[in-house]
Parts: sequence; C-alpha cells; structure tokens
Amino acid sequence: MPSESPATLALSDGTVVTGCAIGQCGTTRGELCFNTSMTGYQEILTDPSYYGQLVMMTYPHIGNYGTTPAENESHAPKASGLIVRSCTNTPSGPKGRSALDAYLAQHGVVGITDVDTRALVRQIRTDGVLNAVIDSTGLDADTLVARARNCPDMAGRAYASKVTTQYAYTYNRDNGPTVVVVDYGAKRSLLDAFAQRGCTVHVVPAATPLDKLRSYAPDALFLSNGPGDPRAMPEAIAHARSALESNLPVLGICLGHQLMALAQGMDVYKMRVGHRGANQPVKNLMSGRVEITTQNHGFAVDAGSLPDQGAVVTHRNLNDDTIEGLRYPQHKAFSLQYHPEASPGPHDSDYLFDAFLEMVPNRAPALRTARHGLAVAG
Ligand SMILES: NC(=O)CC[C@H](N)C(=O)O
Repeated sequence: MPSESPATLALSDGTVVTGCAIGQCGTTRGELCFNTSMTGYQEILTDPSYYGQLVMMTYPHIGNYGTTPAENESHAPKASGLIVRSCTNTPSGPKGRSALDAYLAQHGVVGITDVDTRALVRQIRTDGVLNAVIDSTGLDADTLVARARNCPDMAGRAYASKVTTQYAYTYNRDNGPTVVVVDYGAKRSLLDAFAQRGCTVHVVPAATPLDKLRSYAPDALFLSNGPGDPRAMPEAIAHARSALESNLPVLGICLGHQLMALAQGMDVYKMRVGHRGANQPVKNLMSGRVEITTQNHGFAVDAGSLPDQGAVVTHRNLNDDTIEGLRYPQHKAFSLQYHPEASPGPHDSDYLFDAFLEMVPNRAPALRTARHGLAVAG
C-alpha cells in the first residue's frame, strides 16, 4: 500500500467510501467510469479521451509493472483521477520503471486505493453513470457529495478543445500516403499505426478547416478519438461533413466516428454505462469474423437514426448490439466506434488501417479491403 493517508470517494448519489490516498494530495472530480482491462493503466490514464473522467480499474491489482514514458499515449495523464482496489509501490519488471503512486504524484493526479471497486461497478451498472469526487485533503463527506452533485455532466461538454494540439506538427515523414490527422485528442498509438505503415503523418488542431487541410496535399484524412460529447461540437461536425464530401478517403475513430455519423444526419446518445475495456466482442458483419476489441466511449451512434442511404452498419457489438462501425457508400469513408490500434488490448482489428490506406488511389490493390467488405465507391 503506497500511503497510510486517508482519502474519500464521494458519489453524486450520496455514496461515500473511504480508502487510502495515492498520487497527488488534493481534490478532483469528474464522471466516474470503469475500465475492465487487466493491464494498460498507464495507456488508459494518458489517453486524452479520458479527460474529465475519474477512471476506476476493475482489475484489483494495479501498478504491478510500474510506469515508463514509452507507455504514454500522450505526454502526461489526462484522466482527472484514478480509483483502484490495490496499488503496489514495489513494481516488478525491467529496471528504471517508476511506481504508479510516484508517477501520479509527479503528474498531479489525485487517486484513491483500497476501495471495493467491484461493488461500485455493480452500483454503476445498476443505476447508470454518475459523477464523483476524490479527496485526500480531509474535506467532510457532505461537502464532497455536494461537489460531486455540482460536477458538470459529460453530456454537452466539448472537451476536445482542452486536449487538441495548439499547433500543427509533422509526426512522421515517409514514402507512403500522406495522412492528415485532425487531433481531437489523438492517442499516440493511432499516429504510430499510420507511421508503421510508411505514412507521412501531419497532425493539426481540431478547429482546422478543410481548405487548410488541403494545403498538406493529403492522400487521406483521419478524424481522431477524443473526450466529451460530439453533439456539442457543431464546428467539428461541419468539418466532418466537408471531409466526407472532399472525395479523399476518410477514417474516423471513436469521437471521429461519432462526428462523421452526426455529419451524415445520424443521432448520438449518451450511454447509460459506457464501454471501456480490452475485451469487447465486435462482429464484422461483412466477413462474419468476431474481433476482440479495445473500447473507451460513453456515447454511441443511435441505430434508430440510420438513414435509408448514406451510412451502412459494418460492425456491431455482440454484448449489446450497439453500432461499432459504419461505412458511407457515397464517400470513400468508414468509421469505427472502437479502437483498432488497441493499446492496451488485442490486435484483432489491425487490418482496418490497411483497409483504410488501400482506399488511397495508386496504392496496392485493395485485397484486404475487399475481403473485409469495406471497399467503397469513389
Ligand atoms: N475514445 C473516444 O474517442 C471517446 C468518444 C466520446 N468522447 C465518448 O465518450 O463516446
């Protein structure tokens, strides 16, 4: 156990639990979400899509293999706080890895350990998602519950502006297609997925309009993952519409997927409980193949809003039948609710990056694209 200092977790429904402080001493709040991955806590903490959320890990032992900069998905943690059952201060693994507690403190993240996380998950699964506060400064329970109740809801929050890059930069230069990434909070491993395939990768701020994107002479556009409610991003929805109409291949992942669906006139809703973990089963409806996937989302595209034309469901979640992938037959585009780059998680869905790049004209024939049914008009 990293410390003997008490900490409190207070939920907006009045639940108050006590545990021990980890990381920075302080008070923090956000939407309480749980992640069922057994490993990958550092990738999860630094995934910008967790901005504004308190991450609760359901796997009981967290911190076992410490932390190292190579496992960052962005330069520092973006989650608002961390809740675990048991946090070790003596990580195993190669020399030079830091303890999770020290890593959290170094980056100003407030956390709590020694909490019955599984009981809290059962509560959330029954009652739906809610906001919470973690405190290690000794504030009283009533104050903490009141702060949890005052915490802004994730619905209506355009948080991508908090995590997007301020300046355009080139992540990789190579001989393959030029991909322009619109950064709503992109994970590093998404950029790596393109770099590993020989792409030149330019990353631009979320508010960059299409004519500016064209100045990079892109072969393809990528709309990234990111935090918050896509319905609160009218400018980004308009940009997604221009991207779709650009005649360039477009891929959207997670927030990018939701923005593309909204641009095509579909609706997005806030889920009662989101999908966060590394073992979500998804069926590719064209190949019939089931992929075990990594997910992190609290909003989803409403299947009831599927237009007669303009979007076709390509992937479904086998747990709850929610939409996991769409293709847009009038455009060179498809989008995914889940994370084919994983990190953490299985690599079953890697093929989707190849399928996307095969949409770029003058590239290798779209063998894998055709096999998975994602070949499009254009
Ligand atoms: N990983 C993401 O891009 C998340 C998208 C969106 N913020 C959601 O929670 O649904």
